[in-house]
Amino acid sequence: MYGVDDILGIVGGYRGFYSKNTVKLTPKVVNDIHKRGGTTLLTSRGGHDTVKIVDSIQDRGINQVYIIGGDGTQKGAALIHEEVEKRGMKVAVAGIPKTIDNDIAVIDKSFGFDTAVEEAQRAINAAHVEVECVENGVGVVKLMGRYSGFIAMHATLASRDVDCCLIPESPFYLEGQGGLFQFIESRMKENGHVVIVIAEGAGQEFVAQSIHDVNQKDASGNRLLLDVGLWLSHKIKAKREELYPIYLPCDDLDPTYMIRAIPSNASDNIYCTLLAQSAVHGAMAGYTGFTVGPVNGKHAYIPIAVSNSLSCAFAALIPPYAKKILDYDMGDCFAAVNKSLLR
Ligand SMILES: Nc1ncnc2c1ncn2[C@@H]1O[C@H](COP(=O)(O)OP(=O)(O)O)[C@@H](O)[C@H]1O
Ligand SMILES: O=P(O)(O)OC[C@H]1O[C@](O)(COP(=O)(O)O)[C@@H](O)[C@@H]1O
Repeated sequence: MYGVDDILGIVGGYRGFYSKNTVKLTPKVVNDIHKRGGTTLLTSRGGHDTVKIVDSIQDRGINQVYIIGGDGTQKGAALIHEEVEKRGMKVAVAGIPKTIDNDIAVIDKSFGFDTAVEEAQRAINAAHVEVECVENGVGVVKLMGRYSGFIAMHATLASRDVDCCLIPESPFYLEGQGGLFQFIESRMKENGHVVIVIAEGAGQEFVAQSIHDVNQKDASGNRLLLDVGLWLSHKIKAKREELYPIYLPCDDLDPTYMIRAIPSNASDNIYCTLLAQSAVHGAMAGYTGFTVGPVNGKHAYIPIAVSNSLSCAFAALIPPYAKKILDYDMGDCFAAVNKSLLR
């Protein structure tokens, strides 16, 4: 449509700008990548060096950069945009929100989230079948979500087989009045089995007390998590041996990489196409420094800085399954993006 023949793929995330060769992306090369899981361009953690990245953009004569990823990636994109502006380069920088965690605050939903929730439901279903087949069965399913419980909460709401969902946004405790053990006991009396979903970032402070330092970080600066699913299963097993005279199995299911590895589903495929086309139309129209995505159901160009400035948490109470940021005023957004016009 725009007559562009020269499209480069940067291999291996941000560090690929300065440490790897690029690959030429043609219609033939990308023809069926939406049918495969993973990423053909490879991904990495860490490696964001703004100066080296922008040097590489300059040296290669790139004039539009499309940056695909989650909240960390969008923060990196904002820095690239700033550096590009500082150097007075005619380069459009566009962010495309892709993360199964759905933790980019301003947009309604990120690409990959629907697929993850759908697959997570399958894991919950498996746990439910298991616990129904034994006496007093407790199933623990650990799902992704380092700082946010969107996948856990949406999979729980969709499956309707879950008795308790634990997310990082909402602290919990085990013992005493209102504790998890008391809840398990009451559900057990009622139902004869219990399914618990726990987001990987929940209860980290408890696991840290029994294992090691909770403050270790990965190369991207994300908190390194301890295995809360395993910890919770052990705790429940120990408690149940105390409560019941016979040993009862407690299953611990961790479907993390099953979920991450599957190809995107139909709704994510359509959504991805829309995001990609919006980003290209935006850059071709002369905008820069924006992230694309739906806000309150309307597709929008959002200044990258705005998309990064809001913290994102699952609002557990009002309304029950919405993000915190639903009343964002898009008028301000458009004004800020317009100021970034290249020509
Ligand atoms: N605050 C930041 N500033 C610049 N780059 C960042 C920042 N946070 C993360 N990044 C970079 O973004 C990339 C992806 O971040 P990561 O947190 O691993 O994944 P995600 O984009 O899914 O959140 C990494 O290369 C990381 O170094
Ligand atoms: O095993 P790794 O590489 O540390 O990745 C785990 C993290 O990746 C995630 O699955 C997020 O992935 P994306 O942001 O790439 O969609 C988190 O839920 C999880 O904390």
